[in-house]
Amino acid sequence: MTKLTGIAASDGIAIAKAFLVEEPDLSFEISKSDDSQQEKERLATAIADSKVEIEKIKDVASKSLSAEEAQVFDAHLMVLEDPELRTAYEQKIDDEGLNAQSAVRQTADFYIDIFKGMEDNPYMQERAADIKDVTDRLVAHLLGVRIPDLSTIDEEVVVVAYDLTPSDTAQLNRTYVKGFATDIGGRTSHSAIMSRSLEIAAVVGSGSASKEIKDGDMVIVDGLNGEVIINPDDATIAEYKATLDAFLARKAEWEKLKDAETLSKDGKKFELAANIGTPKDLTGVHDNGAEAIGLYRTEFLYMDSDEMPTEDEQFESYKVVLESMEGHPVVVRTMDIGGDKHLPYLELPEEMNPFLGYRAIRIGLNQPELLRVQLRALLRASVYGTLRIMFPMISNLPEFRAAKAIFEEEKAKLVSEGVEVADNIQVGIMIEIPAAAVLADQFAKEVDFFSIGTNDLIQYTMAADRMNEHVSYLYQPFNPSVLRLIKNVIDASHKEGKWTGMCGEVAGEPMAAPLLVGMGLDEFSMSASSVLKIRSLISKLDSEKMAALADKVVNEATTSDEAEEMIREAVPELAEL
Ligand SMILES: C=C(OP(=O)(O)O)C(=O)O
Ligand SMILES: [Mg+2]
Repeated sequence: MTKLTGIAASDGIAIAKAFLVEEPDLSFEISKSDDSQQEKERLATAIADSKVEIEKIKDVASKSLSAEEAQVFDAHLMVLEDPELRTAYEQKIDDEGLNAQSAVRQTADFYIDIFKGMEDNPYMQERAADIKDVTDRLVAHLLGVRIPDLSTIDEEVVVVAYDLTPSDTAQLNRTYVKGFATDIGGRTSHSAIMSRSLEIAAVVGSGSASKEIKDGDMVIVDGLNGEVIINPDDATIAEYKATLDAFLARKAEWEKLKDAETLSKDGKKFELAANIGTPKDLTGVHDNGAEAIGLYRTEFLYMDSDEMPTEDEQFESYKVVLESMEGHPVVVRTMDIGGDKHLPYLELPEEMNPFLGYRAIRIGLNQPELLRVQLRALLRASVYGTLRIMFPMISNLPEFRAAKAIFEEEKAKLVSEGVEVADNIQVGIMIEIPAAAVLADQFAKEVDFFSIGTNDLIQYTMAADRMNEHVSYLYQPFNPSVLRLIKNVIDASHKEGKWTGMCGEVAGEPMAAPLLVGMGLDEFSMSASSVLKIRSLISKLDSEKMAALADKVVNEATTSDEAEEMIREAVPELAEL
């Protein structure tokens, strides 16, 4: 039994067999065979086995992805069964005496090079990616190597990987994937955030899970305490089962507040909202009684697709979300690509510091056609609910003014075309760059609202990469510098009669709730799975007492630890969570 310590990324405890995601080693020497008939038979078997696999993936994917997203697997089947490719493989076997894997690899490389070279034809470039995917699978079969495929998991497992990208995480089926453990990553990396939406236990940044855990090992992922236990003994399993039962009992208590308003003990009202990435997350929003959507990360819509979603496709997704919220506010953030979020079809420059680089609104203002399409789709959808639009990564007022001007232009154009748009759309900004937090008083005169993105605000304030587990100790929500910025933003908005929300992960941290209630944060937006826990906690807090506590912490604490200590002492209820 071995215990690894990492970062608790998503509440819950998973006990299951490990499904190890390893980059398969598909390297081999090109070589010949004396028996071309046998090689052709091996090829035929590999094609048949690959077909069964791709069909299975397609079947699973079609349940969780849109029809269009699942179409990629039809393209794969076509490549797999392409008669021209098959003839080319067989000719290499017959004419050059190559073995099957060598014939497949050489043929594939030939076509991939040609298609990749067609730089002005993105369609053919995509076909190169399809050929690579399909022929890698064929080669894996011919070499007897397993290609791990997250979307085909159909038994209870814990996924173990060096890292999971946001698109890997999107494929996880929560019916079977009970938890995951990764070597790298931080609490606010996007796969960690998604694990909370999926409500599966997760530990990230364990350092070595993927090296120490073998496929099929029994594993406990303790997402409450950030521990991974490999091949636990019976007593340990029993202990963790008991912790899990206690956690589930607390959850059942919180569930009673599903339809309740969020009120502090002395009756002050707060709004508890949820963060979503795609319309698929709406189930979690409703199941957990969120009162609004405080952050719709629309980049996941873009990431889920093989090409830039059209205005109509975007309109449909926004409409679904607005309608499903039945008039409750929906804050939609314009595309926040860059950092750890990439689009296969949008080429971005290689950068030394992607989180400080060409990201979010910087792309939107430099390539305004992308922003315009999105704003038009949003404006058209605005009549289906209460829409609020939010621009990400605003660092100075001219950026906000330029983005707002584009919004006004597109609105005017649609109105002149006779398209109906809502006239009560609030337009606000994320506060995630310290420069904007410091000048919140000036921004507050021009924006309709703020939403504090603590994930980035902390990374930029502390100069600590949110993806890097080596500096995760500097992810300090309670560092007095961060707390002062947050208070400054809330106060500045209130002075101008505006409201402030928080959509970074701190909004769902129990330890932060007393301070945020005390500072008068208007809206808390978090992973849906945290809503009921925070609603329950807020109902036990007195807002006046919390205001005094917040003042004390902001003015007197000199370190993050001191601040946490003051909170723990003043709010014994935290120990019960
Ligand atoms: C909510 C935020 O945005 P994201 O996590 O998508 O960068 C944030 O930075 O806090
Ligand atoms: Mg951010």
